Amino acid sequence: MSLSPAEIWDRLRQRARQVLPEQTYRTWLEPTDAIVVEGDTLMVGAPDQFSADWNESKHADLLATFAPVALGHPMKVRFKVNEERAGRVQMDMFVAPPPAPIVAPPTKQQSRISTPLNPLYTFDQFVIGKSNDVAAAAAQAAAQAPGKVYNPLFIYGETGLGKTHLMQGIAHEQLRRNPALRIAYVGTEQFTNEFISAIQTGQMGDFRRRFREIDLLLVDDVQFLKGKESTQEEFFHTFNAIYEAGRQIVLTSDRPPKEIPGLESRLISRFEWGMVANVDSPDLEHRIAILKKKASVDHLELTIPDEVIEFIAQHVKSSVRELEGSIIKLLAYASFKHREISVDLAREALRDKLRGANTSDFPDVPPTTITVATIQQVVAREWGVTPDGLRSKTRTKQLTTPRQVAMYLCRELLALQLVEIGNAFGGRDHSTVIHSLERVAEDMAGEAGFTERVLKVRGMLETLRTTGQLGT
Ligand SMILES: Nc1ncnc2c1ncn2[C@@H]1O[C@H](COP(=O)(O)OP(=O)(O)OP(=O)(O)O)[C@@H](O)[C@H]1O
Repeated sequence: MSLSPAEIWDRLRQRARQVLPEQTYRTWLEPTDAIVVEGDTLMVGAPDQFSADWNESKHADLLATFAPVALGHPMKVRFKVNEERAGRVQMDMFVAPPPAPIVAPPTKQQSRISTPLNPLYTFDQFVIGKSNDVAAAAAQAAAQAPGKVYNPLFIYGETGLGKTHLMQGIAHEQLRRNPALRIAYVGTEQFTNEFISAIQTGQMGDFRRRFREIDLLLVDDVQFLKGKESTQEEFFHTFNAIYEAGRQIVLTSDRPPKEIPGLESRLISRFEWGMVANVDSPDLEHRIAILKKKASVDHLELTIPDEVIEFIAQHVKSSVRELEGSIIKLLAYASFKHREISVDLAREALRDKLRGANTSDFPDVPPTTITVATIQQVVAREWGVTPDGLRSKTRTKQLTTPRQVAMYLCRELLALQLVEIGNAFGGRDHSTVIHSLERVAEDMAGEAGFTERVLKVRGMLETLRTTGQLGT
């Protein structure tokens, strides 16, 4: 009887569920589906690239170790993005796509433009608070009455506070109303580079058409215009052409127009013609609201408890981007450590980010790098054998069990490749290592006493890594 891909995946995944923490299972493996079996490989679809990569690096080999017992034969597992479900937002909320290139104006054949905007930078994903309410209101007004009320809209503020998000929110809203809209979204450096290359290749005509025959111009980081005289000259004419045609211009910068050094006064005055709006750092309540919004969009409300959200919001104050980065780091850390997300875990995971926070929440203890030798020593001590014994060829039960446990912990804590583990344990081959990992996973699923012992050693090593002290 041959199993369908879905049945195979179910068997492997259920075994993984027995050994992985529930939260890890739910975050990474539950939102996946079997796609197809190709030869000896099961292809599994993840909802986005981040989770595909994460599962591939963290869980694919482990899942394969279950195959001989669960299926009766070996089976490799590979992850890729499930195109059918790619629309679903999972980790993408926290991972910005690569910078978008300029949107080309439509050709005769192309009446609809596919924009390279970040799909997550919409108004409904933007959390409004005291620090950004004026800018958000201006952006919404510019989206509703483009070229009329606030033209240009100039949004300034420090890095990671939502300027690009608001700017793209305008584009999304306008595209929603008119999908045929011609939009150019570009960073100032990219504008400069394209300008230089147009001069070099003698294609200024094309360049001008691309930037002037559009309905909405979005330019990020105009502070980089400073000191670039001919780019400023070209930008001035681009601005005028679009402005005079009654079309909307949106600009962002890290400071207000007047404070951009080396910016021509005619540009300064044009940038101030419409609305200059600031985005500032969010206060505590606003930070909590932003984190909750991101967690809910990403279906992580159950995974990240409220007190953890509050803990992060209290300690990460520099920018919204940093808040998002903290969540990514925490999720990754929890998955790697196979632990539930808690305030204690957040304190450990974010220690580096928060080291400068000068708070008693983060006692300054030196972390230690754990190596294979450390794992061998600690395991050997627990089982009353020697590290040399673990590396030897001897296959008595007294040595085999701790050796398998040490291999398992090398995989779990150091994420070593199978071949690296084999080399570190007396040159054992790949299949012996797989068998060892599988054996430990199985015994952990079935024997409470054994599991407790493995987890105790693991806890000691984790304490050593984060505090520099060997926990007991
Ligand atoms: N008020 C907010 N609500 C929801 N998400 C926000 C908010 N402010 C910022 N973000 C998110 O923070 C991240 C950084 O925002 P963004 O890229 O817009 O910052 P920026 O001010 O343009 O930074 P830079 O100057 O470095 O380009 C984005 O993922 C954005 O979605």
